[in-house]
Amino acid sequence: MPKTLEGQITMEKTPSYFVTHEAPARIYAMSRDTKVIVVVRDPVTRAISDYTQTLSKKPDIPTFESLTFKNRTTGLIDTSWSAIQIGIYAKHLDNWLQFFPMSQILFVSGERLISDPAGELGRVQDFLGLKRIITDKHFYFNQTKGFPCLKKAEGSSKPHCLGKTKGRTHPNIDPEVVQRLRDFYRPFNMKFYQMTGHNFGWD
Ligand SMILES: Nc1ncnc2c1ncn2[C@@H]1O[C@H](COP(=O)(O)OS(=O)(=O)O)[C@@H](OP(=O)(O)O)[C@H]1O
Repeated sequence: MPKTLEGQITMEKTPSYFVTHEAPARIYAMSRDTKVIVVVRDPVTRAISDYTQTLSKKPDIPTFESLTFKNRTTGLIDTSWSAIQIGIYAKHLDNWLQFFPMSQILFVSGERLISDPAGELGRVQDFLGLKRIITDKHFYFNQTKGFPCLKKAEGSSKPHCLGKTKGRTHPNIDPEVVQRLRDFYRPFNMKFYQMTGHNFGWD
């Protein structure tokens, strides 16, 4: 990480940190004042989105339904499949709490980042101790894309919208499998809500 001068915030983004067992210890050893921001969304939708991304690169992989189960007849979920494993947020958070207090970790709702981007960004700015510079007036909703776009500062170029590869259409998944996954995640979600003091409304 580069050195941070007075009045600066150094930021680094890597999605896999939150789910990498060794990450919190290493980050703590680097700087125990580090603040952590994690975007989370409904773990079932997250798993399907994860699968969709892999499918776009490797079209020959097995179906989502077959990868979900260790044994479809007994309904035993394959928790070693990363698409499933990553959504067990309470377990990953437990690992981070061995090193960092909850006050240094902010969970941003992926759903609200779409429905109320300024509200979520407001929470981020507060968490970082910044003035609320980014507000509603910086966003407009792109109906075609289904995501908000960020308007740049006055006089600057085009607004920033998500790239072409974002917002892929998810395949239809057998509703029974989706239900089984909802049942699987429910207790972990409840624990996560308790730990964070925030109900993300995923049920
Ligand atoms: N800013 C913002 N707000 C809300 N949601 C967002 C945002 N950026 C990315 N996404 C959604 O996150 C999913 C994974 O995105 P990526 O394709 O960027 O994944 S990755 O970072 O390359 O692994 C993917 O979800 P799905 O579209 O549902 O598959 C993205 O659309």
